[in-house]
Amino acid sequence: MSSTTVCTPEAQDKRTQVLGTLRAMSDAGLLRHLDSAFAAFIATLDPGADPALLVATAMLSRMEGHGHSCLPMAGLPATDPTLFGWPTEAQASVAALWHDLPPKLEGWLGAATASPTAQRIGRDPDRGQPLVIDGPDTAPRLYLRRYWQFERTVGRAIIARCRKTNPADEARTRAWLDRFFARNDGGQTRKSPVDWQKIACAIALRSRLTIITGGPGTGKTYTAARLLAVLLATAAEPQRLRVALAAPTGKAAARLKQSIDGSLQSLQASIGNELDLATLTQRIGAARTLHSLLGARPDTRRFRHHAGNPLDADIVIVDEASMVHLEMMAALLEALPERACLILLGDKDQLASVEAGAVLGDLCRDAQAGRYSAETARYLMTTTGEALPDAYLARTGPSPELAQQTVMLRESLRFDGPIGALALAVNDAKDPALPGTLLRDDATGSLFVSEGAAQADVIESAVGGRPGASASYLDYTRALNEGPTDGSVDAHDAWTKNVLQAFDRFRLLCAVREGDWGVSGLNRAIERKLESARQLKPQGTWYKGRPVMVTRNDPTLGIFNGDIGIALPAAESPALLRVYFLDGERLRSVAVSRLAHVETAFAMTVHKSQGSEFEHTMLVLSAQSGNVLTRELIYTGITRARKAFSLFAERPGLLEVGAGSVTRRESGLLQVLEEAE
Ligand SMILES: Nc1ncnc2c1ncn2[C@@H]1O[C@H](COP(=O)(O)OP(=O)(O)OP(=O)(O)O)[C@@H](O)[C@H]1O
Repeated sequence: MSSTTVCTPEAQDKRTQVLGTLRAMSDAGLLRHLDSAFAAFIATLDPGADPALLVATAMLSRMEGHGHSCLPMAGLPATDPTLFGWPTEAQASVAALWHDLPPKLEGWLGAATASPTAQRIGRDPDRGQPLVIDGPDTAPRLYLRRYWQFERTVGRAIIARCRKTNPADEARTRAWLDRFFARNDGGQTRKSPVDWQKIACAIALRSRLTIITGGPGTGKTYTAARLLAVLLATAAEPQRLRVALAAPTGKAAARLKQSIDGSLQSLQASIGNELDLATLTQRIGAARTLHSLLGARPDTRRFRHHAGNPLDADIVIVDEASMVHLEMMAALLEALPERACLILLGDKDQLASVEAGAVLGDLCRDAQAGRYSAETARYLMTTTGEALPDAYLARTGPSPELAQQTVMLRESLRFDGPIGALALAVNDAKDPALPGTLLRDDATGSLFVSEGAAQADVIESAVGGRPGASASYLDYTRALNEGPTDGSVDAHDAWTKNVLQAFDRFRLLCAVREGDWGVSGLNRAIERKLESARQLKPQGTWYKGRPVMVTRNDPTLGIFNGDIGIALPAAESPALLRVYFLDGERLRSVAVSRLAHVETAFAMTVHKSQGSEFEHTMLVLSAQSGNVLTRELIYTGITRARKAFSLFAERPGLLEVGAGSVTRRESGLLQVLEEAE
């Protein structure tokens, strides 16, 4: 660390005062206790630290808690409380804290760079300082070292992989792609002039990283399955091809495997014996959570697989990549063998993970525009016969390397009815009134809206369904109360699957956790309602039929954050309750006594619902949603619905407020990518 800063008695007083104010803000709920404690920690490391650095440090910690990977220091001189997501009532505390702090960026930057606790990139040597300042003097970014490191790891690995080309036999590739992507495949008539799925496959065949983004039902997994078939057809040693499938949650992993298997099966039927896709399907094995793929270990953040012990795979396909946070993406990229191809599938418009980083969103910066180079256009013409429309070419300006490996699928084949139209209206936000109009005017029964509703209305629909959408929690309680047909293990398995599948037909999604319109209030209210309807007997913590969501990874038990199961009498000893989970067609169970980190899961947050779909999805917007209510949240909620979507808003206007509010995650990943290019 560089020289220690000078400490005058006045400066000491000011420091003490600032630390006291930060603590008081934590007590008032404006900061986490961790945020003020981190500032105090920096003050102990550097007793001469400028008060501005201590405030910046607390803000950085708070930003990280809100999913940002860094703090853009240019925002610090402005005492605008909304910058840090505080309510306007916080104005007085913020003004008191900022009193006497530097009015200009130079003052804040000077305070930070003077401290031995911060490394200014390009100037100071790395001495393991806890803080890092990167970026130009006009727009510096303050980081916790680990997040700075993750960003660099991800940015550099991404560009390095884009640069590593796989020698492709273009004529052979063309022959197979023409077979797998016939013009009128599977009876579907494409509206788009370009076959983006075919293009995505060709792009993925030429390099070691590909990003395929698109809304629900645009064929991301369909494309990935065809890609696997072409790889098998063109590999030098097809029998040795090692494929790993993964997703951030168990549910998403199971869906990926099911969908890939289904696609490979129908492809096998259409091409006959020329390729042995059945053996490939068997060899691929189960899809895993990223935690399990990388080898999560109890009590440590380090994985079993890393650069020194890479994954044993040639192709790694990761679905629901929007949920992969910065730290996980860094770990995944580090654990990939150099020769392996990584295929990231995801919807860039969905909510990012709760943890820091919006990696897929950042990586997909050019997905909509394309920005393809003349060489990419040539390669695609040769390998697919598809001519990229001019609008997607980088006619002026550079054609970024990552953009050449990114493809956006633009046509939904499963999701083009009223729900798809609603999701699109929310996402492209051209007409703020359109989502409300679509909801109110829907005549098909797919959509429903109630604004200014009471909690009782929500519960009524959740338990009894609504006209046009019968799926509700009654489906699962009926299945539950039917019980197994006899005492055999087979009958128990069949019953358990039936209960779990019935529960999965419907879900209540919330924007917030607390309050009558949050997860906790609605969970309690639904339990009470099902009890009074004599459908459940919720006695004690554990009861027959209690649906739960796992809230912490437990690699030893093989359960992961977000997994959903239901407590049921054990097959072999009905007096004991076990929680049963369903992965595709496979049942697993864990004794309730071993599950410490779970919560009741009638209602769940939209965040936790990612990677799942339900026949009927009900989105509940609380008037107390604050800045959680965003376009990404509403879009993600809507796109969880397969056949019916219902919106209950505590008061009118919440839909419009949310749809008009776009999440901005601060990150330096794009700068790292630009520097690496
Ligand atoms: N080119 C195509 N021709 C025929 N059917 C297709 C085509 N592309 C996709 N489909 C079908 O459309 C449906 C949706 O495709 P898929 O599940 O691959 O979409 P997805 O983008 O992965 O969706 P999600 O985001 O929900 O996982 C599937 O039933 C798939 O078989």
